Amino acid sequence: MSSVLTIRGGVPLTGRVTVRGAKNLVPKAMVAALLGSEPSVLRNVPEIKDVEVVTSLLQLHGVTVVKDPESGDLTLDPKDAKTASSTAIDAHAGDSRIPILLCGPLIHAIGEAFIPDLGGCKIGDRPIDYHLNVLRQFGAVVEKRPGGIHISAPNGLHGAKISLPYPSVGATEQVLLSATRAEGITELIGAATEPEIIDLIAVLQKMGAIISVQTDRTIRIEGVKDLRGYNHRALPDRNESASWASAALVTRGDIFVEGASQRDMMTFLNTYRKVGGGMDIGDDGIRFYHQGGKLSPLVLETDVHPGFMTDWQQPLVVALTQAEGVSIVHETVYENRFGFTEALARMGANIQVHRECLGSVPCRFGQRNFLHSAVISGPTPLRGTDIDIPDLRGGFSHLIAALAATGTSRVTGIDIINRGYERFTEKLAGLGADFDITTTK
Ligand SMILES: CC(=O)N[C@H]1[C@@H](OP(=O)(O)OP(=O)(O)OC[C@H]2O[C@@H](n3ccc(=O)[nH]c3=O)[C@H](O)[C@@H]2O)O[C@H](CO)[C@@H](O)[C@@H]1O
Ligand SMILES: C=C(OP(=O)(O)O)C(=O)O
Repeated sequence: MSSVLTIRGGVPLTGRVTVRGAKNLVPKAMVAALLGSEPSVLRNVPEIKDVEVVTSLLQLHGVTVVKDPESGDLTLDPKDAKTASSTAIDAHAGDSRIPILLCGPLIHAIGEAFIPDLGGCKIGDRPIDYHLNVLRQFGAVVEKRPGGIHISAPNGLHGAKISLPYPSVGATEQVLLSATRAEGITELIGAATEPEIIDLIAVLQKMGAIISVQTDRTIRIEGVKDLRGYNHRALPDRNESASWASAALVTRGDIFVEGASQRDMMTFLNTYRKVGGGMDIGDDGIRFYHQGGKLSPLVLETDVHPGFMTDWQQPLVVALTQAEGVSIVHETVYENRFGFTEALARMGANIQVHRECLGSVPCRFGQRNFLHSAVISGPTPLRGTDIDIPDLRGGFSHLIAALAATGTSRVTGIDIINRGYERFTEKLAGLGADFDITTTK
């Protein structure tokens, strides 16, 4: 089945949306439940595709996953964990990036892991070399098999001194999920410290893990033999919150994002204010709105936390097409995250992408053939067009551009958006967007 959105643009998005648990934490907390000797309860779980994929993978491995029909809370019981058939696991090849994080927990639970080829957004090569190196340093044996990789640890996992070449979110989580029940002490140097990682550490601490985070990107984990279950409310999705904030600016609207958390979004909020966006920060959420005047251009570089998150970049670029003057955006996390600007250019935006590093943050992509800097001149009116969605955030960016544009846009590939935005068409309808959906077999 595939769905097509026909969007009639030009309506400011106005109203309220609720944001629940973070896509970049919830599936990982679900994986952590495998490390416990008793059931865990995860609250504030959104209905998104990555949660479905991980539910299915855990169930294939014998974990009972029960969803409360009213609250949506998940109870995950790992007591009957078992090896799954590789054909069944294969069916999830290309669905998500989470399966690689099952390695450590599956080795602890059942002694081995078969991991299907990963999916996730195509915004660069996205290798898994750091993950495999980390696992080898813990004593795991990694073998390439058709459709995926097999991991075992004939002598168990042992703590190690590990240094990451780049503060990778996934590789840091790989270390955390492998080290908590490994024998001995692990020291991780060059760790990522995104809020979702700190929330995963909170989950593991509830389970009985001993983990300390130093201010110099060093994380120390003292391995323990057994872990309990946890009861945890997932932190809210700061990336979805930032997306709705950009939607308010792009469509000249006014959106209260219930659940948006100031503490996890400080860098985004500073940038939003510099562009000229309005915000009222409350205890239960943040109101984001267009203040009616001109938007200001920006010079911006994406970076690891506490820098400007790469997942915020694409929706904000759409807002910068409406700013008065020239903005420069240097993407330093992924080498190929500007492909979505091609559709914006067809809609009338003035965006040039460059191979050079147009910024001051040292970047791994500089002397190579990657179009990873963008120069955006505005304001340019946007007009509706046909768009095929390329990835999650690029897709959301296309939606908000189409919602702001004059005329009609026909948008295909919208199922990708369900990976990270819960019930997004219901939310858009609630904000007054003018669109139809047709679904074909
Ligand atoms: C499910 C999830 O949480 N996804 C997030 C996670 O992705 P993910 O965990 O995949 O991103 P990483 O932080 O690992 O990737 C950062 C950079 O490191 C490189 N790298 C990573 C691993 C590796 O083994 N080798 C390697 O070279 C990547 O290609 C990329 O250039 O963090 C990203 C950076 O905040 C976010 O954009 C994603 O939304
Ligand atoms: C890049 C993203 O996700 P993933 O790592 O799941 O592909 C994202 O959420 O923008």
